[in-house]
Amino acid sequence: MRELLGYGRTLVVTAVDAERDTVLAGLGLGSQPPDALEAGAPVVVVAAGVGPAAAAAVTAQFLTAAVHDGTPFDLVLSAGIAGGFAGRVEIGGLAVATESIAADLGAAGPDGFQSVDELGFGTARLDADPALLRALRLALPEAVGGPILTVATVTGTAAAKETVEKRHPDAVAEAMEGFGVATAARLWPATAFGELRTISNAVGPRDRAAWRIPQALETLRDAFATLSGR
Ligand SMILES: O=C(O)c1cccc(C(=O)CC[C@H]2O[C@@H](n3cnc4c(=O)[nH]cnc43)[C@H](O)[C@@H]2O)c1
Repeated sequence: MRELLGYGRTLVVTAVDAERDTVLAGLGLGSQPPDALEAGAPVVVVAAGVGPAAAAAVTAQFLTAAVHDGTPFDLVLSAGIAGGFAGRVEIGGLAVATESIAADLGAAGPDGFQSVDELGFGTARLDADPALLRALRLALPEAVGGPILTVATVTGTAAAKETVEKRHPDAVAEAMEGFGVATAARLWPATAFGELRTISNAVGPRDRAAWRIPQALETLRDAFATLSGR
């Protein structure tokens, strides 16, 4: 297995097994030995679970274990399927995050929503590593770049979508893990962070039957095949 984009060692964090297996297929790996982390495999792909908390916990565990083993990760990617904002990225399309934003991290009150930034409690926005972002956009020119939102609850009504779009007019997609992975990556400043998503559905009124998961997974597989130079 070759390095990804010239980075020495890479951790790819997905939410569910289907996404992990798709990334592995794109990399030309049918499966991964259970000791891939400890054995120092150049690319490790893990399904951490759905949501920012699981993503942060598992990413921190893997990054820390690798440092203690003397084989730290140089790159960590949050990857998987996502909802796309209509008109910005199409179903089956590819999105790359310029930043990952915890869109529902804050306080709701009579005057509306305030992010943790506005409340003075830190930040809900974490940038992708600039050099990594350049490399991703060069390797995947078809990818739409912009902020990707992380939510703990999928946006599932027209009213909620309108609210989110007003708050984040330039967001291209919404998923549930990127900000969690980025938060863990910040613990290890030498590890570059990025988020890559393929679009299974449009953000808006929830209609699970309309999700085009196979199409999104195909794009995810192709993106990782490209990144691995296959
Ligand atoms: O049922 C399947 O075969 C299957 C295969 C791959 C992935 C799934 C998921 O349900 C993944 C959940 C994952 O998807 C992200 N996601 C997708 N669309 C949205 C959205 O509109 N808003 C927020 N998140 C979305 C999210 O990151 C979840 O973790 C099923």
